[in-house]
Amino acid sequence: MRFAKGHGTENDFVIVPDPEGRIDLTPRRVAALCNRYTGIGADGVLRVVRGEDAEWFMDYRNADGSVAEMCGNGLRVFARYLVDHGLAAPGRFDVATRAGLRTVELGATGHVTADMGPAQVLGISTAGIGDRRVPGLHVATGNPHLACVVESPVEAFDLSRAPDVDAVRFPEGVNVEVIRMVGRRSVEMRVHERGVGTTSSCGTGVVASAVAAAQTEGENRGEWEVRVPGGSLTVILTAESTYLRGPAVIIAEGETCL
Ligand SMILES: N[C@@H](CCC[C@H](N)C(=O)O)C(=O)O
Repeated sequence: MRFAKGHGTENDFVIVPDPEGRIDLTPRRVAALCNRYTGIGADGVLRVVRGEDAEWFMDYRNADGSVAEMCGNGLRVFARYLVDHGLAAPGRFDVATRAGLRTVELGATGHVTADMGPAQVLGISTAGIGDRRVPGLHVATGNPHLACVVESPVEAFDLSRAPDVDAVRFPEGVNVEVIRMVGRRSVEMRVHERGVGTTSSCGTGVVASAVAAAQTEGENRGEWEVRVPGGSLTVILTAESTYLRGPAVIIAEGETCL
């Protein structure tokens, strides 16, 4: 099976080109591909399949084999793969995802911007992280997030295990972010991703973090910097939508017998 490997701020993906949707991508096979010791190693898989509402559908899977509705960094890497392989022209185009159509914009090289759609703020909850319990904002950016704005440096939080969350509010699980303001419209963030664990970045979580930080500051617009362990991303909040901008690269191509 042919594959490529790519990442966006170190949120890394195995890309499986499968235009006609012939590959049997079972949860077990996804987990085998993502295994960092016996597989290629990644936070998730992006299967490139022809779509109905757009030319291409991003079939995203988490590293444990579970299906998620949306992946912001995955979408940007997916778009970079399409352009690098002549499957889409540089500029603006739509990609179909389980969360609906998303528009991406990119050149032949450089950063990729994704229109992530409007974020929904759905209330407040709490997360038990290590021996701490912190309040957070339930934000949906295509998938569920609990974005917790904290006062201490984000490294102080033990995200090695899944945070304890309200299972009634989040019956399908949730991605949990800890966020700290580090400057005007600038935050640092760490994440525990549903179906993956701690990752170096999470695009949908980066957008949720900007939304939560903005709300904390009494704002809801503007350009926000979100620093993650894998780099830095820009989020633009407007009245109509949210935008995620940053690097996305393909770093390898090959064949696997997995
Ligand atoms: N890394 C992603 C989010 C992937 C999905 C998430 N783990 C979930 O289960 O919702 C991103 O960049 O948004």
